[in-house]
Amino acid sequence: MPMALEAADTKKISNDSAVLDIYLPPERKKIEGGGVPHVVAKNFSIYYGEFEAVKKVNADILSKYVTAIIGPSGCGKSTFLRAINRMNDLIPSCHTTGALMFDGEDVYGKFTDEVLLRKKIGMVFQKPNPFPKSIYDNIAYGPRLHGVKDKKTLDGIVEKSLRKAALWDEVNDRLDKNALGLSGGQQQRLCVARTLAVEPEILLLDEPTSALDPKATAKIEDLIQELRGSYTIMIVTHNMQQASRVSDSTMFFYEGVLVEHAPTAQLFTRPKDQMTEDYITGRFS
Ligand SMILES: Nc1ncnc2c1ncn2[C@@H]1O[C@H](COP(=O)(O)OP(=O)(O)OP(=O)(O)O)[C@@H](O)[C@H]1O
Repeated sequence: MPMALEAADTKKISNDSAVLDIYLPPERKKIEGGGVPHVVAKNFSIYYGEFEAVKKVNADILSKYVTAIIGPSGCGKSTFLRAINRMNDLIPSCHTTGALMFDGEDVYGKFTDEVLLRKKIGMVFQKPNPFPKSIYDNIAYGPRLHGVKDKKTLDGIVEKSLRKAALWDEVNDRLDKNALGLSGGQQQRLCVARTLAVEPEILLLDEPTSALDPKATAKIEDLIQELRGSYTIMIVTHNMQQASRVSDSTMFFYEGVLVEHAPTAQLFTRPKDQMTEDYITGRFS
């Protein structure tokens, strides 16, 4: 259990992996080579027209660790997540101010290549959304789009991605079958595999288990633990138990404001902000 925190310590949490590591519970291994700021928000706001849905967020998302985003409905969790790989660009009224950096580059810079950005920062949505194609073609789709044509290479990518997503053993004898024939949980793992096939650095998971039953949810949570350390993972979830099970740090949003960002073990046991405490203890939802 973490020792009592000085106020000054919490200021360092999002910037200093050593501080994060100190508050990792024993069952969560420190990740060698991880913990450097991978995504950095500086006074970053997101607007729909005049409405400021995400307000001047300052945060560092640490590489190879799992960051959960929690908060009541409509507080800006998905808006913030979708901004990271510019999915919000598809909404004409949406614009941003301040800065969002990925690997030290301005995500919203004039010369940012959005296709390349989305290759490096993949996303999995609330509802599994496989293409109405074979399991194989779902996985091969992204690599083909990025120029991989050789059949052997594609075969290798398909197998590797399905193995990483813990799905290979369940589907290797029916790769040519339509992906829509899989169960919901399998479809969601397929979507993770499809994202992994183009070798991203970051996985954005937007309530990835909200449409799944408890068994399928547990498999996705196990998968997140498997992928932890290889990818920077950000997960939006309404489920606080899930946030505390799978994540290393947690961001709590309220009405577009990032109220608190702290190591998960600390945020759920010793929140700094009264609002965080009220939320995690169920005084409002
Ligand atoms: N396309 C849009 N156009 C206008 N306003 C939007 C749009 N999408 C979201 N909003 C508004 O932005 C705010 C933040 O929404 P967002 O979906 O990011 O919240 P959330 O925390 O993810 O909510 P939930 O938990 O219900 O999914 C809300 O007030 C919402 O109504």
